Amino acid sequence: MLRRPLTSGYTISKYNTTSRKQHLLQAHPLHNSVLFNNIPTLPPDLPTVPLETISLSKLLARDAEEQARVFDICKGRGFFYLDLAGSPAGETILHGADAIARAGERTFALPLEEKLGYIMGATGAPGQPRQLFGYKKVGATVADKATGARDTAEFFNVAKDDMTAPCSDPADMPRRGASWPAAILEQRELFAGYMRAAHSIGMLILGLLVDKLGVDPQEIWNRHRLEELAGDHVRITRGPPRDKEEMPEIQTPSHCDFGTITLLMNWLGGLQVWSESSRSATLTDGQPDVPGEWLWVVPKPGCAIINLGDAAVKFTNGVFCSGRHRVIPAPGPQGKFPRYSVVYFVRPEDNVIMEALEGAGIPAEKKDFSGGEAEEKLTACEWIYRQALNLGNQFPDPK
Ligand SMILES: O=C(O)CCC(=O)C(=O)O
Ligand SMILES: [Fe+2]
Repeated sequence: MLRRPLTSGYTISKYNTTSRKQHLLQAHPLHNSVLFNNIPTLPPDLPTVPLETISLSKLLARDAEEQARVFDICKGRGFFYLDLAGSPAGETILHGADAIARAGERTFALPLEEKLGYIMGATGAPGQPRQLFGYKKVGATVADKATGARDTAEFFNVAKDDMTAPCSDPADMPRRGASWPAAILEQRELFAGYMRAAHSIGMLILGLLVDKLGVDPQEIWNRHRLEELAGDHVRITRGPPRDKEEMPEIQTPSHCDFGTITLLMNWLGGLQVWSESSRSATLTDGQPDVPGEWLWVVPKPGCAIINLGDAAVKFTNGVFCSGRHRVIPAPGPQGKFPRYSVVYFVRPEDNVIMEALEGAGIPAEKKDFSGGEAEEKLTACEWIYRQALNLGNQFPDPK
């Protein structure tokens, strides 16, 4: 049975028009899926963050007032809702996120042994930075150094390069040396369309942001060409239902995203942002570097959540901010459901040198975002790998 998702009036049957896809979806009935059922409301007394809502349609129409609002937000917290209504790219995200979450649901339902066959970071040459694609099992990272508690969510990172590569035979496809589960491969067109839309939205926002700093938007677009190899991926995350009401049970530990800009779709509460902007792009202990408190981000129907990552801080020498955030299960009745999110991470191309752009609005003096170490000129590939190691990720020996 195909049910109506929460984010819009779209149904799966409208999105997937071919009978073959219909058959595939029906062959894998989804049980206990919260995505397509009525979601209970969050408790009313939670400390929430009042994020602003920006209209994608207005940004596409180059609305000056809307552009100015995005600029101000990105100099501050670096997090906002993006209303996706009224444009093809926005509709692709709104509709595609539900279908991608379903592909994730089928993937996570595989036996653990099979999922470990796709383990994240297993591909790559010895001594070279690993590609962060594939499966991360529950508990792979320490979420709380004081107690040793581990993270409780699993996720699957699906590489943009493999899904959007111009070839139809999956055997020609793995530009990234990774292989993909059937539930993902069968939906390659869905992933490709979603990735192109998310990437284009990222480019629209980054272009207008750097333009306001006196940088030709082409400078940022040339560092993020869709057809070039990059760490871009869709991440599908599944967090389990809350076990104990009084425990935080960290699904995704405190972090700032590594890349340039992130487009996030989620359905249940659980995401929290640190109340104060964090100015440090790289934190070795992964904890907030300014006093504050965790505030809940309430999912807003019809909207994505956009946030900047550390690469945007680096490119602008600290003018823009990457917001610190984490995920714990929602309190109250929402916490009884598994929690899914679908994220697109825009990352600089692998070979881009991570250094500040030049522009009237970008301070020229060198700033050290690496916690006191001498500033090295690293490629994006190496830089992101180091960020991942700093967050406590461990990787298996390369295959
Ligand atoms: O699941 C969410 O809502 C956020 C996930 C996240 O922050 C991440 O994967 O980087
Ligand atoms: Fe994140």
